[in-house]
Amino acid sequence: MLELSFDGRGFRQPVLGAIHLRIERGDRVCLLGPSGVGKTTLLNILAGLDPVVLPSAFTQGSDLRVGYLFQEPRLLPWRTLYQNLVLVGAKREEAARLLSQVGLTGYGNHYPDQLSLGMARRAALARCLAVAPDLLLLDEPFASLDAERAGELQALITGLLDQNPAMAMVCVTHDEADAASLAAQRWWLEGAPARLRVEGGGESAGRRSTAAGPDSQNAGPLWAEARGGEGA
Ligand SMILES: Nc1ncnc2c1ncn2[C@@H]1O[C@H](COP(=O)(O)OP(=O)(O)OP(=O)(O)O)[C@@H](O)[C@H]1O
Repeated sequence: MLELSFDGRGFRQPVLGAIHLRIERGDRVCLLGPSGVGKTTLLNILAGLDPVVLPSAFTQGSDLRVGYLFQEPRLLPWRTLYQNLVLVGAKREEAARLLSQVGLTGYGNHYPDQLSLGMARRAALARCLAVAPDLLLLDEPFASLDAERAGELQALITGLLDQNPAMAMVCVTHDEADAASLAAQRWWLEGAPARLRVEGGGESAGRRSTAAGPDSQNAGPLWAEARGGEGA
């Protein structure tokens, strides 16, 4: 579904090293790594938002529909929730259905600053779903929520993933328990510049993705298995 290769990404210093990765339909991946290693940078690249990593880096999937739940909800504060959803293409009835799907029935005429952080994040999730994404990107969706709200959001996301089996997901988290409950696969970003290491998943999980730098010794077993399966 998506295949991406680039030689690296830095700002003042190199952040990401050379990365090659592939995502298939229905893949569920959690992206882990220390603070500042480059997780959000990689999500931005996957979303096609990075001005340095050009569309030509995508050998496959540059035209996918992407839903991106940013760390901050980034709803337009001068628009109601309905208007925020309509702005990305939802019809009014569809917007109401999406809000109800994320537990915000009756909040369509509210403005984002009338919501708690957890509610705003759910509204932003509804906006992601409004584009019927092929790929859902989640950047630390449970950060700054209390345990109860985080648990609710996790259950909501798990339900949405179950309802949309073809939708792929990459979720940044610092929490291994979240990773275990959401995704069959883990991608670890490590080092400076960071390299991607894959752990878990594979065909046995019914979903597959691969990731590695040019030196495949840095890669986990899945990469070796997937390459072997392709006759590489
Ligand atoms: N637009 C930018 N301009 C300058 N430096 C940036 C920019 N975006 C990211 N960086 C730097 O790149 C590095 C990686 O940042 P990134 O946000 O991708 O890390 P992260 O792994 O998502 O961190 P965290 O877990 O703390 O959110 C950091 O050192 C950050 O300061």
